[in-house]
Amino acid sequence: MSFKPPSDTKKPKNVKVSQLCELCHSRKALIKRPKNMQKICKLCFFHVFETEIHNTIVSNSLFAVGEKVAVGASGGKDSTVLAYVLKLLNERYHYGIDIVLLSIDEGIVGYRDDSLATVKRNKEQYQLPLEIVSYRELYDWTMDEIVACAGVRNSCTYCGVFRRQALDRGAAKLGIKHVVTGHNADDMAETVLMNILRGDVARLEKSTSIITQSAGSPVKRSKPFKFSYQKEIVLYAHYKKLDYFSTECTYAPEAFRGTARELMKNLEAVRPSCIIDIIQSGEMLRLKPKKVKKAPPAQAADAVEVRSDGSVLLNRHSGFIDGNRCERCGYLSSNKICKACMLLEGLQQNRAKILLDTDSSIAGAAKLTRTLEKLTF
Ligand SMILES: Nc1ncnc2c1ncn2[C@@H]1O[C@H](COP(=O)(O)OP(=O)(O)OP(=O)(O)O)[C@@H](O)[C@H]1O
Repeated sequence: MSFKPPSDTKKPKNVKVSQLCELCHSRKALIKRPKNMQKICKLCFFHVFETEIHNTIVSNSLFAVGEKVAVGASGGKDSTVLAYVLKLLNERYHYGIDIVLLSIDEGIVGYRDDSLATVKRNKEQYQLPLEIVSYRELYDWTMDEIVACAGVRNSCTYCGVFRRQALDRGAAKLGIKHVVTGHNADDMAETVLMNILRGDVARLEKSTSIITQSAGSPVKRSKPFKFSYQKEIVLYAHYKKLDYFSTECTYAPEAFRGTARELMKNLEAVRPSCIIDIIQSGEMLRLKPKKVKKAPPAQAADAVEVRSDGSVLLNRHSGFIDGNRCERCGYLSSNKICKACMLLEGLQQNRAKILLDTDSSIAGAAKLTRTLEKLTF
């Protein structure tokens, strides 16, 4: 689809030709596009940004008429812009989808409570229904409690696994089979780089997919911002004066992702197109077909293994069963016990360990701190 600059009859006076928008050649350029350094006006920026997202949606057939779609709404810039643009494009191009905001309350005081207040305002501003699902109601733990028990080091692992499942469960509760998230081109390029740097070929193959669906889950995920640059999303939110929450999560970001992010930013500074180039390189990589593994001996079937991320693998040879239900929580899982329940089992064991140890000579917070320091995950 070719780009048509929005028409405007007013031409600015006293503006040199070199200062005019490179797309419409009639208004003054205000923005240097981070994606290609083109100097354009505000109206052309809005139009080109929205049109690229529309083209991504159409060329990947992301939506079907009559489909109910949940926007994973965190209150941050990406998902706020996503909710706004999706509503606008749905009306402009008649996608015929029903949009709902779906928020997960991880239970992080001073962070998620404030960002959820933003989503509640967005609900009114965009006139979209909102559903909030909390870790407390699903898992009986909040992220603050998890960090107090397991430390901050693995917090992203817990949060990632629980949030993925919570979004699925929230969508299922609403009868929705499609969740869109605000993951953007920078996030995707960063993930490709990270997987290359740590040789994680299994994840590398999936990291550039615009649509993903876990085995056993009825809910698919998609990323309409696959080709949208982080800097352009921020510019769009700024010029459209959108109401979003901009504080970073209280708990440290995943260390290695932080390193990959830094590397990406440095590369982008030298060559802005490298974000798209890395995504395209990731798409071209094809893996060799996997070898089929032999079945393990029967006596090893009930072994319990505590993994480095704190989860407990209750039955390491449980097999991969599609459309199966988790034996613990009953939610759909491709394994006998879902990943969230494995992590919960590890947390329960450590909570029990802390409670058992509280009788001895050292008392109070110091005792708890020592116990926490001794725990290994
Ligand atoms: N608590 C949440 N509730 C609902 N969806 C979420 C939540 N946290 C993250 N998401 C979804 O996952 C996407 C990626 O989240 P992540 O925290 O990795 O990135 P982000 O760049 O900070 O996103 P955002 O700016 O939207 O907060 C978000 O854009 C959003 O769609």
